Amino acid sequence: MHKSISGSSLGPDGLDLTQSFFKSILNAAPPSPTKRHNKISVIGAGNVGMAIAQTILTQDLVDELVLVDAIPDKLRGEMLDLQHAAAFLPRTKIQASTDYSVTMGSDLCIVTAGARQINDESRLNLLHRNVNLFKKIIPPLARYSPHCVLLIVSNPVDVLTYIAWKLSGFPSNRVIGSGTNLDSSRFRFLIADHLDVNAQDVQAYIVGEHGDSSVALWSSISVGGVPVLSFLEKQQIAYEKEMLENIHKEVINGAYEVISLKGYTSWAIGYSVANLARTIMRNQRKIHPVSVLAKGFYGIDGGEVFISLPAQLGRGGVLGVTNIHMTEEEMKRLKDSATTILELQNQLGI
Ligand SMILES: NC(=O)C1=CN([C@@H]2O[C@H](COP(=O)(O)OP(=O)(O)OC[C@H]3O[C@@H](n4cnc5c(N)ncnc54)[C@H](O)[C@@H]3O)[C@@H](O)[C@H]2O)C=CC1
Ligand SMILES: CC(=O)C(=O)O
Repeated sequence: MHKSISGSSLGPDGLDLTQSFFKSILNAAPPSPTKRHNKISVIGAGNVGMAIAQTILTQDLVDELVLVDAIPDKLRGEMLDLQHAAAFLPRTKIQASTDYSVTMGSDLCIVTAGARQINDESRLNLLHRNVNLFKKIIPPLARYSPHCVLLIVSNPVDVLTYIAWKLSGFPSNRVIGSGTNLDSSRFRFLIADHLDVNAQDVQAYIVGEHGDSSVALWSSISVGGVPVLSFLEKQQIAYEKEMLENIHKEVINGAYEVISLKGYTSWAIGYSVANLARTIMRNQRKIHPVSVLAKGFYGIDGGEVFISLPAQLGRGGVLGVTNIHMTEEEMKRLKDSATTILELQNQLGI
């Protein structure tokens, strides 16, 4: 007996032992032709890809989870390690290959492959290395899963989402960057910590670039339906603009701090992306701050740029962009953030 790369058991004549073992049951009850086979592929089995994969597995989201990486031994090791947890997880077929044909028919392809930051390096510094990688990754993904939603995580995520859109030829609603879904979670954690409430009760968005020029939408923050700024005023709790700026700075520095301490970030992005995958696969129509084609929204009209805005997501990808209230200053910062990304994009000449 030997194992295929996906780990299923083959007999000496290449007979699939699983098939013959269950023959009578399969004959008695053929699977319903209408049953949908849900499939997610994760490209890049590094720190981030594996955190996403393991969080997705715990959520019972898919029938099949596929891993793709360029390093065969590491890839097979990661696949086996996850398969060995089968007794504790919802049933999911886990496959892995360096060949993109394994991703065929995916509903959602999540791209995490690529270089990551070292110490104080900016995300934007990774651009040229990761653009070259995307030229190899996106075309086969689009070919094997022409109807999938592409969810980009590799950095700099906003520009790479634009590149993925161009390389895939997909409509813009099916190309999304994980964007500031993670920054907004860091923001909600810090606000919750300050007010001693549950982060899930904090509605707060960071928009714009996933990175140094991100914008905190203070004017629309609410906790349990109570607008935070007017709540603080009513309680006669003095707050300084500087204090708010400091919380935002903590959000921006969050990734740098974790990277300087443990070398990379993984758990929060794993939960953040699995949360997006859940909304998309279950067609939940929830609103997430993610990187979308922003041209035409909030006065952003200087070119085709992907930056994070609160967007409603579902099975078809982006269903709409919400009309959230912004002050003039917030709007100006958002436009400046879009300009930062556009200038970088223009240097690429794509
Ligand atoms: N958008 C976000 O919020 C976040 C983005 N990231 C980004 O995610 C990316 C991955 O980070 P880590 O997982 O920590 O890095 P890592 O170095 O642990 O993993 C990268 C993986 O990509 C693989 N890879 C390289 N070339 C490939 C190719 N042609 N095809 C398939 N796989 C290939 C490598 O073999 C490696 O396993 C980085 O760009 C990082 O900056 C990280 C955290 C948060
Ligand atoms: C690395 C990165 O982009 C983050 O953790 O926010």
